[in-house]
Amino acid sequence: MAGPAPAVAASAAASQSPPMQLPSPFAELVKGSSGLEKIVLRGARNCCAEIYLYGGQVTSWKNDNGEELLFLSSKAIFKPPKAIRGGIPICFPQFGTHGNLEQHGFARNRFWTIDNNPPPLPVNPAIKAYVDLILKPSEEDLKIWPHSFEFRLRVSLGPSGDLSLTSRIRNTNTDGRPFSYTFAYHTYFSVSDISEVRVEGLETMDYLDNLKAKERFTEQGDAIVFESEVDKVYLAAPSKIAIIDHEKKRTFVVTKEGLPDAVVWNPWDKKAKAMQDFGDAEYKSMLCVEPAAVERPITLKPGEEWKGRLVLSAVPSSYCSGQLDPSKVLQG
Ligand SMILES: O=P(O)(O)OC[C@H]1O[C@@H](O)[C@H](O)[C@@H](O)[C@@H]1O
Repeated sequence: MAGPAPAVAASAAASQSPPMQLPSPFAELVKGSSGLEKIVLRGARNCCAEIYLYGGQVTSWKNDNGEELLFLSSKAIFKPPKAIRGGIPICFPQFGTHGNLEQHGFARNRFWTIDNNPPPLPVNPAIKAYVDLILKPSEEDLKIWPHSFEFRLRVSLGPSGDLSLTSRIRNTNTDGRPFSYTFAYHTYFSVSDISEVRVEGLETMDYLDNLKAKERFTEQGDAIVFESEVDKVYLAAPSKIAIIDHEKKRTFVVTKEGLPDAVVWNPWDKKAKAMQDFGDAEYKSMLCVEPAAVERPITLKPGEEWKGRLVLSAVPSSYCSGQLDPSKVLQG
């Protein structure tokens, strides 16, 4: 298999000033929408990913054929304080309205910085394209959430095009106080037609229904399909979830570590129309499946660190007598 092409040659054309030094030769810093800076990771063949420093947010992930796998709204606003609509916003230190902070916390609308000297992470030596970002609270942040922390995010593109995000959150309080938070990788997948999509792995799970005042229910029946608005937090969800796109004959496999829950969200038509940064019909071509820690907040004592990982892969769907064989995807 051909290795990734170093980004060095492309960088001169993409930006006028010399590229900032990044530890991986397959990562470069360029200007993105509204002049905001983004990192481009280049993997093998045409695989690539883009990460904005604003929000520490992945906004693009492309496969071997250069096809976009994540949804990014055509109406996304790349201007603080609005979070970018699409990609993988990071919800921290609060998921949704589970607390007193703004919806989904503040990490998604802060400027992160490149961390050129992160503490070591066990790495797969085959991964060449990666970037490390860091977020620390500002004086203003400490007024709304009075806890000192270091949030390190590594985004990497594996040799087969898998995208992985590893978050490490450390309590750096010097006053001896622990803190608690909820968290989600708010992943927006690009799908061909939401009515043709099934989610496998969450059947029979308990969930909190955000559309019914967070009341608890148990999922009935088969795989999850979509015919109206959905906003559910599946509790103690399995570590692998499959999103099967019949029309595209593509299956996304979501693998999560350290994140017990999984949120499934599609705003459907009415909510879509009510969102300023989302096209009226765009609900048809997206689905959020969000590895999360919602029901039980994570608590860290000073000096303690938590790690939560998300790995995304996109594989061709396999059919067996016209039916998908999810076991191949979830256990294979
Ligand atoms: O518009 P926002 O703040 O990005 O949130 C979008 C959605 O995010 C989902 O994760 C929540 O479960 C929904 O309740 C919410 O509407």
